[in-house]
Amino acid sequence: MGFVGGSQGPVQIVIVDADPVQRRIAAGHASMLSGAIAAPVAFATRAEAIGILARDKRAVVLADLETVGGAEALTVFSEGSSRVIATSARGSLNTAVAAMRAGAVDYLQKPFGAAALIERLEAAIKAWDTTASPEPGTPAKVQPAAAGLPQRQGFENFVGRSPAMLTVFEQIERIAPSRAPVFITGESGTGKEVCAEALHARSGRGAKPFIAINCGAIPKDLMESEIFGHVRGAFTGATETRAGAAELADGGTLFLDEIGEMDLGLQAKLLRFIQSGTVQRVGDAAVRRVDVRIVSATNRDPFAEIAAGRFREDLFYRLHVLPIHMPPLRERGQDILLLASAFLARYAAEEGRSFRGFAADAAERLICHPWPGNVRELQNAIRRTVVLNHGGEVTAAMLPATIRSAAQPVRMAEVPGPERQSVEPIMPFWEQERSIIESAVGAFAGNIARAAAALEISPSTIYRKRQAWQEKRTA
Ligand SMILES: Nc1ncnc2c1ncn2[C@@H]1O[C@H](COP(=O)(O)OP(=O)(O)OP(=O)(O)O)[C@@H](O)[C@H]1O
Repeated sequence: MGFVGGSQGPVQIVIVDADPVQRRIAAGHASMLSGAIAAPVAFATRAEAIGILARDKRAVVLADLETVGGAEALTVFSEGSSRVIATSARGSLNTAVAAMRAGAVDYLQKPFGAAALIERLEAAIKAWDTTASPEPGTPAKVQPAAAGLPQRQGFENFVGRSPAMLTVFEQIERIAPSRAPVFITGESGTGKEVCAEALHARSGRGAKPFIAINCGAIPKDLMESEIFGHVRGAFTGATETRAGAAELADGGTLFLDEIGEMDLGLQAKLLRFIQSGTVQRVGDAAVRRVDVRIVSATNRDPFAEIAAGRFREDLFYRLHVLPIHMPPLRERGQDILLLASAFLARYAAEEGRSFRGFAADAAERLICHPWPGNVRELQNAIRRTVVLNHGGEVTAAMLPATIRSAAQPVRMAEVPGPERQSVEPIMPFWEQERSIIESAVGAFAGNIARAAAALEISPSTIYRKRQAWQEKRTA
């Protein structure tokens, strides 16, 4: 192995576990470590993990004994300079002793919570740094990360370091300085507005205004005046002259959220504004030149909207110059626990509670939930958990029912035969459907009509399904 004892380069956390849920949980916990730590990597077999160790200088290997084939198999990791922490769900004192004899620096009984894992990983890293001989003048502790993206916990107001989000951060950095329009797609709650704000902050226009307009929330007949302004007396209720969002954003960024909801007539006016760079207040003959960078977003499929005649194709191609897609939360792996911890810290501080992270059962539920409402749903779930509980370690029982009650996923280790390769945690269809619907109802504070509209189903479908689930429970 390549470790040479210096404090150069980030420490690599390597997880070896055949169970995909355990891999994601451990990677999620490990990604909360601060300091010069590379994004954790996880493998289902010992052979794959050995491959990366040969290339890495400093690594802490979290090895599941059932996966690697027992304590004796640890020597392959520990004979080099990596540090090994053994884990087991079936372990006893004897197992722990055997693991230490085989060179492990520590032993952790499963299931383990975030706090326990982080504590053991930190101890392994710290012991390493104090035994390494630092360069003169280099403090013997974990150094802040080099400026590269992979070591960051997030970017602007984003929390996240999954590969999917690192790609988004790189895109934002690259396109932010341009004046060309940006078109952000992604499901509801994935952070499209956070993305627009990050583009603004990195654009060189950061000192000028960022003006956001939600095209879905403003009544159709007020929308034109919201964007372009009006003069006094232009329509009933226009008691004074007002500049619109486009003028207010002069020199900065105009963010048009839910652009797919904009009325077709207004879409034509928006197109004229983009082509001419001038605005005309409602009821005014004068035209004013403005310099704005337009960022639009939608959670609908823009091509389907064009095909259905609800989105002008010419406008779309004007707006869709620099596309960014926000990945759904379920595709961000370890970011789920990173975000959950950030929200836990934020809301615990706000509510004056002391929470100590997530217990293993809670982490597993968070990792397995499909998060149809994405980051917003996670944020709401953690806020509810903090408000309704007193503190300590968050257990699965403290989580909202929709997240807590989903069926236990199928574990890869429990699936026999060749299917093992391709099986990821799977919940029964009705449970997934229930989770999606109940999350939507929760996101709209119990308003079934609004949840149904967002899901594009009828309210009676929700009532009918709820009735069926109720009968299933009482059967
Ligand atoms: N990566 C992230 N890190 C921290 N907070 C986030 C992240 N992504 C989203 N959020 C938070 O989640 C909430 C929803 O984000 P946002 O409003 O940007 O989503 P959206 O995609 O614009 O949603 P919608 O389509 O419903 O308008 C906000 O409170 C935002 O601050």
